[in-house]
Amino acid sequence: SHSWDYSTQGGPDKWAEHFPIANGARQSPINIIPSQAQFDSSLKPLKIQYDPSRSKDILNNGHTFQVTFLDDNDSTILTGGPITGTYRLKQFHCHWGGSDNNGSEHTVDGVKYPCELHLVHWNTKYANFNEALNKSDGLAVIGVFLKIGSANPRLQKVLDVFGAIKAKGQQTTFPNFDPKNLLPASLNFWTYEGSLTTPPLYESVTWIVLKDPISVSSTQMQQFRKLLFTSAGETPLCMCNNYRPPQPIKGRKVRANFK
Ligand SMILES: COc1ccc(CNS(=O)(=O)c2ccc(S(N)(=O)=O)s2)cc1
Ligand SMILES: [Zn+2]
Repeated sequence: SHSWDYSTQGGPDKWAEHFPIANGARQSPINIIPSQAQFDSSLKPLKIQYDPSRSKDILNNGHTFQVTFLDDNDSTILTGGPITGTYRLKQFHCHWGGSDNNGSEHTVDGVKYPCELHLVHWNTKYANFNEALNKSDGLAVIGVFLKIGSANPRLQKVLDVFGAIKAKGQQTTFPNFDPKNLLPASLNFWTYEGSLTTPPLYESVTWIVLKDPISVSSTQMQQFRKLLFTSAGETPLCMCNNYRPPQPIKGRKVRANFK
């Protein structure tokens, strides 16, 4: 598969060359305009049931860090909200900037957060994650904004192992982590139909973007930026600005489960 990155030569503005769906009708991320979101009273509350014993390992895949979960049973699932059926958590990862002024993929009234967390779930109507990957109702991703404030002790558990996954391709075990601890108190959300925000950019994602951020300190953000895009032995490139900018809404409706 074609190599892509976030640089000027191979970054978001060039992805359409190898992934023409980059100019598709339901691309992500988007700029969310709260005043234009439609309150939908038929949206059910999000039901998030995570079993921390299903967390497996943490990997530097050259684009971000990713914490992967065992997904061979229904112990770590998402139901309710805008989705029908049961979606299993596969992995979570983040996108962040080179400074505290940018980094999130979704924006709210044009406001960028320094970081955005994505919890990736797949629809169990399909046999497995890879089957679900390119289906229009295949994935549901919960997006959580991180806002500069007090240090986040739950997030620190993830940052503490970054030393073992500094370079692309490095991974280490990461057991007994409960990603529920990375969610804000309120599960108020905006939702819309979109895509993966990285190649292959499949238009297979029901996005569920939480309105309330969680906190992260500036010092913690500096730890994200110590990760490398590059493999061990290569000229080191700081892993930062690994976010795609907002894409055209193309007539899509954004719904809210709150007024
Ligand atoms: C085997 O072939 C493949 C092909 C592609 C993937 C991508 N990985 S993925 O689906 O988890 C995601 C990519 C981008 C995500 S975002 N930023 O929208 O939450 S999620 C995995 C396996
Ligand atoms: Zn993502």
